[in-house]
Amino acid sequence: MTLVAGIDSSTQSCKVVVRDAETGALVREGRAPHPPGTEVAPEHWWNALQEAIAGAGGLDDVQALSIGAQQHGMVCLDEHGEVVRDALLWNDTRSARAAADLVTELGGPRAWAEAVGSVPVASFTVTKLRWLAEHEPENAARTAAVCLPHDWLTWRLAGAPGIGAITTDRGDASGTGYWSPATGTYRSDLLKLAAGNAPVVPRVLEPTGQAGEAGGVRLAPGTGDNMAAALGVGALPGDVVVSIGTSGTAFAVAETPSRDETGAVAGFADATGRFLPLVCTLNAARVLDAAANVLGVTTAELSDLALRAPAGADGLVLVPYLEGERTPNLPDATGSVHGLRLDNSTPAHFARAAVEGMLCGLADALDALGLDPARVLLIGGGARSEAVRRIAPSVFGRPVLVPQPGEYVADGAARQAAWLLAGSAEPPTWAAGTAELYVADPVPEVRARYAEVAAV
Ligand SMILES: Nc1ncnc2c1ncn2[C@@H]1O[C@H](COP(=O)(O)OP(=O)(O)O)[C@@H](O)[C@H]1O
Ligand SMILES: O=C(CO)[C@@H](O)[C@H](O)COP(=O)(O)O
Repeated sequence: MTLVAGIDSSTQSCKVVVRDAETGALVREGRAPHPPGTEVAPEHWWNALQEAIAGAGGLDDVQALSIGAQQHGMVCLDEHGEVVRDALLWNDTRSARAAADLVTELGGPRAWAEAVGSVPVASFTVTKLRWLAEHEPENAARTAAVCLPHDWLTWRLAGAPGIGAITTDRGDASGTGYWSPATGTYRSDLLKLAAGNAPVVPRVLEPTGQAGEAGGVRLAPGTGDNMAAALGVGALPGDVVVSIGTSGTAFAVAETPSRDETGAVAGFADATGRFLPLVCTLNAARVLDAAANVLGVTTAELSDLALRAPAGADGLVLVPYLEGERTPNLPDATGSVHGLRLDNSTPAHFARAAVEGMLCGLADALDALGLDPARVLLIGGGARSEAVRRIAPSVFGRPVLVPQPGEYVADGAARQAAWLLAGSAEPPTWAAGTAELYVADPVPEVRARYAEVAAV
């Protein structure tokens, strides 16, 4: 049996799956946590990766591997390849002002959408580089190369062979704000606009390119975690995938590049040579964690409580901007609770309001894509919640297909590694797992009430 490994180095943890390259059957897996915070020393990702690989029984019998990782994070390296400062992650909002300035300087949102398919907000690497130039000029001056989490981890696995050897892929490059999915080229003018100079950026590999080798294991290009999830879940044109991880995302596989000058839809590339229009919220699974924490219950108990309260929680609404928000672009917003009365002051009502509030943000994301999807697939840690699975169709106003719980980012990376071995035109076909369809009557009042209070 030929084995491949897929890695998901996401915000909260690192997961490794080892799969049969031909059938996709799961052979073994491992995981390790990442530290909290929006600013993280990349060495922690490296250590978590080693721990997760060890937990998955090592890589001695693996032929190829690939890394899917959280998008956008700014990893700055000096001329010797040493990390200059802790990485600023996708959910770090300190560069919101820099984002607004950059949008103005290029001539407005339309100019950015035309240049790189996306209007940058604080998540995008390009805005973090501007923040660095303005606030830490010494670190900016030491930055000889800038790359993303998956680029850095892949390069470390290859033995860190000099900053000129760093590679990336189309999917992750499309989240920088200085690479155009439509033309497949860097916009070094935008890199320079943001950073004031032009640090080395990774070479962008084709979907089946090889990033190097680690002890005899071939390294596939890797990609951003959402692009890997699209591959892992086997998303087809016409599907929308909604992922409830640390971030909430709604995305679709597309044949042509997109550009949305409202800034809601990021016009990303995918890991197969196609495109991945995507809407991202900052507040998803951790809204449930926070609500469970407030109530002093587990996430399973939170789910039970939420299902005990009526739809709409008798007027109680939770607006979940606990980390600020990216879509809508409200980096300084905070969460809020509306409509609290004696009769809805119960743990069940609060739990329901938390689930509904988080899902309303995702319903807006889904709508912003402007598609009428054939299927909506729900994945990510938050989709393990029964309350989320049962309430989602009523908030989204359409049935929701929930693939069996799994590590779809790591699975997609594993499929990418198998693709490298196969050298075929399209990724190898792996048997789809089972999925359960959740259907519920739409309750539009829930979103209407949310829209009223979220806009205040
Ligand atoms: N049964 C569950 N109910 C609600 N939330 C859950 C459940 N299982 C996991 N989660 C949450 O999912 C999140 C992790 O999801 P994951 O997709 O792995 O995130 P990421 O990829 O961003 O690290 C955590 O916040 C965790 O608490
Ligand atoms: O910024 C985005 C997408 O643009 C996020 O989706 C990150 O890629 C983090 O993903 P998770 O850790 O939540 O999976």
